[in-house]
Amino acid sequence: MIRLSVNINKIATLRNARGGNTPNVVEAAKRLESFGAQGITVHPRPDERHIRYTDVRELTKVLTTEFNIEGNPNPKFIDLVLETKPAQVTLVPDAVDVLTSNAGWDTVEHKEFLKTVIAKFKAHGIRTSIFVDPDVAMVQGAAEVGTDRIELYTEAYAQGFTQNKEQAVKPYVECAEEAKRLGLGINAGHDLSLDNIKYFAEKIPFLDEVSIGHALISEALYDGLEPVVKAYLKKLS
Ligand SMILES: CC(=O)[C@@H](O)[C@H](O)COP(=O)(O)O
Ligand SMILES: NCC(=O)COP(=O)(O)O
Repeated sequence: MIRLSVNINKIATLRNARGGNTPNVVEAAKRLESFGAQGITVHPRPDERHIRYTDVRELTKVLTTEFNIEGNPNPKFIDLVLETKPAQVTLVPDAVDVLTSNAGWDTVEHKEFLKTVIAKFKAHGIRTSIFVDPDVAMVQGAAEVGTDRIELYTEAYAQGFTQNKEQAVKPYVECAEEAKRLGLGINAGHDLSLDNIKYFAEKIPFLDEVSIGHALISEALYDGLEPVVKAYLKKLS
């Protein structure tokens, strides 16, 4: 079974647009869990433009499913993860000013750094995952730094899917096969959606987990607009 972890960054983005606490990210996370989500993912960024460090602390107190914290392991992030002890930490090499994640780790160039950080998290019982491009050498490098899992960065798959899905998924299947051979767990995420997820899961059925946020929250808006508009009309009739 491939587990679904819902990334709630976008719920925080909406909340932050008004300055209050609507929508409430803790309430949304609890509802997602009650609807069957098997995990909650957050990606606090240094500018806290969506998920804030305080959200992470509040979520830790109430979540009953797998909590996955993603981010660039700068000292502040490392302290937050060690304090909140999620089930999983996913290391993403984000520059501070990026709009969203746009690259995986160079696991060869950053080998010593990754080894140190991963050992630190693992010593505290936190499962580790490293965000990587679909490049076999990067998967092999990930195995060498001692991570438990990799997360395949799926933006290129999502972009290629509409043109040529066989070609788009091919490097991911190769990397997943290599990761499996090396004994790594395999997660995937970024721009996965209701349109492209089924084919990806069929081609890599031994995936452990996908984390999905942007498309899932957008799809929830489309699907939720009808009942909510009808509820308002009923109140006004
Ligand atoms: C690592 C990854 O692909 C996701 O965490 C994605 O970057 C979401 O982050 P934003 O919500 O900030 O776009
Ligand atoms: N790790 C990927 C993630 O959490 C969600 O990415 P996206 O669905 O918001 O692109």
